[in-house]
Amino acid sequence: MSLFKQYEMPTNGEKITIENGKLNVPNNPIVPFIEGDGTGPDIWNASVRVLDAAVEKAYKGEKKIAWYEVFAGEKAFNKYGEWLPEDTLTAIKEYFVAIKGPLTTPVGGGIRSINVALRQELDLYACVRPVQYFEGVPSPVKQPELTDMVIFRENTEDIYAGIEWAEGTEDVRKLINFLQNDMGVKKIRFPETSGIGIKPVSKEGTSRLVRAAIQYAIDNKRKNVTLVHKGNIMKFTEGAFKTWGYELAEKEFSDKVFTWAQYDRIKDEQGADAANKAQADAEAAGKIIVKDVIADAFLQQILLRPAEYDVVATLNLNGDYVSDALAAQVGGIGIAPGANINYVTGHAIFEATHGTAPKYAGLDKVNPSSVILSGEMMLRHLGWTEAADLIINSIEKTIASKQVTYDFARLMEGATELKASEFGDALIKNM
Ligand SMILES: NC(=O)C1=CN([C@@H]2O[C@H](COP(=O)(O)OP(=O)(O)OC[C@H]3O[C@@H](n4cnc5c(N)ncnc54)[C@H](OP(=O)(O)O)[C@@H]3O)[C@@H](O)[C@H]2O)C=CC1
Ligand SMILES: O=C(O)CCC(=O)C(=O)O
Ligand SMILES: [Mg+2]
Repeated sequence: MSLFKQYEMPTNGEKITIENGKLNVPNNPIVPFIEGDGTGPDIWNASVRVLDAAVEKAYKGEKKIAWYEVFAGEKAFNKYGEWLPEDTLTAIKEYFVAIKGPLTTPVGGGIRSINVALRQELDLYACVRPVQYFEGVPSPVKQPELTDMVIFRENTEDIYAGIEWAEGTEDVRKLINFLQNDMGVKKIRFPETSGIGIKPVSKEGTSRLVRAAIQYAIDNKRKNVTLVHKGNIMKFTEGAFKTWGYELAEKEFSDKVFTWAQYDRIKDEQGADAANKAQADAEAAGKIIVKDVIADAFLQQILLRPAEYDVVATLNLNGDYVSDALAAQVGGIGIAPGANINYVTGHAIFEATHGTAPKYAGLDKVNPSSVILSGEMMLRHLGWTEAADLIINSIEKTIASKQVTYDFARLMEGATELKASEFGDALIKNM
């Protein structure tokens, strides 16, 4: 019997399964993909060839991904009259690991983000966005190689939960009346003409995100985890994120971390010298330093002292801003990959940091590296590290030979500008 209401079942491949929290990956796993809107099809066409070529080269035909197209966004709407068909969610739940191109979200009205909906519906609570520099990529900073961070952005809460009411509606009037009359709120500056958005941030949501960030730091021998928040202003959401983050770190990783909350307690009780010594001892013992910084200061710190930051754990909106800002330091969102992961259920969707770049749609022009590197993360997640390594090596080699897409070519001397598909060809040739 079919799993799906509208889609045909995949005709090739086997299911990935999960056992004791570990993925069981067959040699021909079914992997659902969403092509994406705007530049999505151009990017996907280049990317899928590169991913297949890396797997073929690494495993000589022994392993091969059985791609299975599922639909979301404009293509889904045109085909099924729905922006996010239930079958797409069913497929990703069933097959565990998926990859997607960017999807359009209108500003100020219309449908809510399908990208955000996918993360919420599948509870993919960690948006993991590594920021690394490839030699030769044009960058606006003097030492781009000092930027080497992995962002863990909370993906299911915060102002992104989509709890908001438009100005002038009956609902917003009801809410404002409730806030003013029942809750004693006196600070809505223009109550007659306000829209209202609500920002839920929970202890559970914070804990699982910070847990994932610290575990990643341990597994990948990183030196520190920074909690980025605006807790001085939003005390019970962003401030609580910081408090709960430190609590989690000390409770669950007591022998592996040293936190700035511990530092402050030692300083209060025994003075600054003792606190500095405790931190130095912890560093010498290879413990991960868990620290925090207020979000606006963080945005200047990443330009001035990027080497001091390693793994970053932050809330949804901060993570969105920080990931594009950090991407710029290493060449832009054209080369910034990502993954949306639930570390408990094993579900994951890999996707670029950038959007649909609509002005370039259909021109075969934009940089496919973000989706290719998201695919590289996916291969590593599947345990296919040899194929993933081939992609990294080939990107390094291709950029070093100055064969790049328009975004890099316009900033490099002596570069050959390639189309998206040609850049894919060059990566395959250089593998
Ligand atoms: N996860 C997702 O699917 C996301 C979807 N979106 C959606 O995408 C749509 C467009 O958003 P917008 O704000 O314009 O942001 P985009 O990321 O789509 O594009 C902004 C600019 O970034 C550069 N850029 C983006 N992608 C690439 C690429 N692959 N290669 C090279 N340069 C690139 C281009 O800069 P330049 O013009 O200077 O060359 C482009 O004009 C919106 O509907 C938005 O909601 C946005 C972000 C994420
Ligand atoms: O969903 C969208 O349209 C934008 C999402 C976004 O900017 C992001 O995930 O980085
Ligand atoms: Mg974004």
